[in-house]
Amino acid sequence: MEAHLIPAVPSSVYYIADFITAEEEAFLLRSIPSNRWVPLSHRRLQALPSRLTTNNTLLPSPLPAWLEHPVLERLKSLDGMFGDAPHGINHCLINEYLPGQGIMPHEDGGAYHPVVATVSLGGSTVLKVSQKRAADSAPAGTLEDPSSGAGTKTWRILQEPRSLLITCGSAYTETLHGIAEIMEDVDLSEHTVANWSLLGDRQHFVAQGGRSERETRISLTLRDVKKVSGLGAKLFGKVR
Ligand SMILES: O=C(O)CCC(=O)C(=O)O
Ligand SMILES: [Fe+2]
Repeated sequence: MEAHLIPAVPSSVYYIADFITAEEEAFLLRSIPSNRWVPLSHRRLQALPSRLTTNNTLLPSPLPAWLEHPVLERLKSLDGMFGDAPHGINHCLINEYLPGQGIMPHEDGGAYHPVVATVSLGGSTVLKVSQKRAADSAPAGTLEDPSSGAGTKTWRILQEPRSLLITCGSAYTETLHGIAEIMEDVDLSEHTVANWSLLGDRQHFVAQGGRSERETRISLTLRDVKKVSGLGAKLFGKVR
C-alpha cells in the first residue's frame, strides 16, 4: 500500500487508479438498485443494506452479492486496511452527482470505524480536503480565534473513474472533505493535484489543458458502522 500513499496530505490517504476494470464498472452501474434513491437537493443517495437508525446503529443484514465480488473481496485483500475494523465492512453509501452537484465540506465522524474506502464510477471529480480549523476540534467553550479561517491548508485529490480512495488515520479525524458544485474542474496539474503522480491517465488531463468537465459520477463509500443492533447480531449468530 505504501506505493499508493498520497504524498503531502495528512496521513493517511491512499489512491489506487484502475482499482476495477471498465467491465466491472459497467457491472456495478447496472447492479445499483434504481428504486432506492433518496433525492437530496444537491445529489441523490442510497444506503446499503439500510440507513443508520437515529442513534447511528445499523440493523445488520448482509451487503448485496453484487458488491462482494469484485469490490469487497478486493478491498479485504488490501494489506489489512480493514483488518482492525470490528465487522470488516458492513455498510455502503452510494452517492450520485450530476454535473454541477457536489457535497459540502464535512467529516464522516464517529459512527464509523475510521477507515473509509471510495470507489468512483462514471465521471472524474476533485475532492477538496482541508485541515479542520483549530476551533473545529477545540473543546466546547473554547473561544474561536477570529483569524483561524485564514490559511487553512487544503489539498485537491483528483478521483478518476474506477479508482479507489482510502482515507484513514489523522486524515480521517483531522480533515474535512467536500466536492465543489461546479460544471468543470480546472487548473489540474502536478502543482495543484496532490495525487498527480498516482493518476492512471495524467495525459488525459494534460491533453484537456488541465480541465475536466464533470459527468455523472457515482461513488460507492464503504465503511464499518461501529454500532450494530444487538437483536440483529443475535439473529446473525453473533452476540456482542
Ligand atoms: O462521493 C464522494 O466521493 C464522497 C462521499 C462522501 O464524502 C460521503 O458519503 O461521506
Ligand atoms: Fe464523507
